[in-house]
Amino acid sequence: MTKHVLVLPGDGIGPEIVTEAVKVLGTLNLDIEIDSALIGGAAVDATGNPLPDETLEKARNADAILLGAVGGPKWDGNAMEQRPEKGLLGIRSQLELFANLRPAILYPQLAEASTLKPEVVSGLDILIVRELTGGIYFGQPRGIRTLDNGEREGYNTYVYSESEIRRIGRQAFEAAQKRGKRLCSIDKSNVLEVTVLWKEVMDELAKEYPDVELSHMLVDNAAMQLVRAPKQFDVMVTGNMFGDILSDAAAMLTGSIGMLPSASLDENGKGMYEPCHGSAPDIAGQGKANPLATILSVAMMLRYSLNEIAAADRIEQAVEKVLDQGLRTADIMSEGCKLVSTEEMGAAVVAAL
Ligand SMILES: NC(=O)c1ccc[n+]([C@@H]2O[C@H](COP(=O)([O-])OP(=O)(O)OC[C@H]3O[C@@H](n4cnc5c(N)ncnc54)[C@H](O)[C@@H]3O)[C@@H](O)[C@H]2O)c1
Ligand SMILES: CC(C)[C@H](C(=O)O)[C@@H](O)C(=O)O
Ligand SMILES: [Mg+2]
Repeated sequence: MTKHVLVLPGDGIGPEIVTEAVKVLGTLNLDIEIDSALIGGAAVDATGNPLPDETLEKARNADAILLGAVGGPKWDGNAMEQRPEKGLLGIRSQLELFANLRPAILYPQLAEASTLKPEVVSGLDILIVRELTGGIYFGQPRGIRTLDNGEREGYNTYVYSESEIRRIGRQAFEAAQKRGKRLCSIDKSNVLEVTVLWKEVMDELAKEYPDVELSHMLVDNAAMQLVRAPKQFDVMVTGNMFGDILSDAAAMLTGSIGMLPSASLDENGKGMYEPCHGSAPDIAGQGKANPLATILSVAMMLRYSLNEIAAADRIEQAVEKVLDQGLRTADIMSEGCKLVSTEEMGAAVVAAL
């Protein structure tokens, strides 16, 4: 049966990297129909809304979604509701894509591109499971208000219900069961009640997964441990904001944020797939962006939502092959390698397939 993939290129480098990822998808000769729609700043410019109804409707009807990136300085002064990022948060929330899987894997060919010493990162393979539709990103009340003394005050609410914690916890325990059977839950339970509850729920869940070893770590220490000795981690589970920050830090261990794919899944495995990085306005339109995070996101899409495991494996092997060939975009360039553009990197993956 034909599967339907909705492509949301977005802003900045989004369209450039998505173009290459779509070429890769098209090379596989699968029964997939591709449609596209507007999101983010591109949608604000065209419709005034970062998540037009038509985009949401198409996303609901698709079997999977591939997103580039949203945002950029052009829209930074917009009111919150008209910021490109609202489109991204809106689609995640509307589709209940609560489970964000961010694997940080160091390809051996990129050992030199990592910011850490080879012995600290060689063989690195960790999975960050980030809660994506709750926490301080979505808590109410929120806003900027004027106090009686005339001073303004900004406020957000960090809130998680037990059921929200439980459903992301289950995803993380199940992921750990399929991997190294170790799960580290990251919190700030020395200060924030919401994460005291987080920790309690993770401990309750641990009883249902006796084959997984659960540990807890405070988020500040976790940030330090990630850059000190990242291989101590197998699966990490954490809330929306901590996961956002820790996954960018983990990205550099793999050489570049341009290498980190992600899957955002709902309860039934429907998903949106996107690189972890943003729209990179500083390099947009210059052919410098690394498309591999987006191409690897396509592999995750084939694996998690489209049940095309062999095709997913093929993409990952093709990426290894182009790295073996010494092809590098600027962000992962090292001595003796060949510098290539976004388009050349995409073409090389297609050729390797
Ligand atoms: N998922 C998303 O759509 C997403 C994620 C993060 C940030 N953003 C948005 O993107 C805009 C820019 O944010 P930022 O600059 O803080 O983060 P960013 O991730 O866009 O860029 C950070 C740095 O990493 C580099 N970089 C990112 N992706 C790269 C790639 N594929 N290849 C090579 N280099 C790459 C950039 O050039 C930049 O120097 C903001 O509007 C932000 O809100 C969107
Ligand atoms: C653009 C922004 C809303 C987004 C987030 O914070 O979730 C991004 O940083 C990400 O990591 O996907
Ligand atoms: Mg982020």
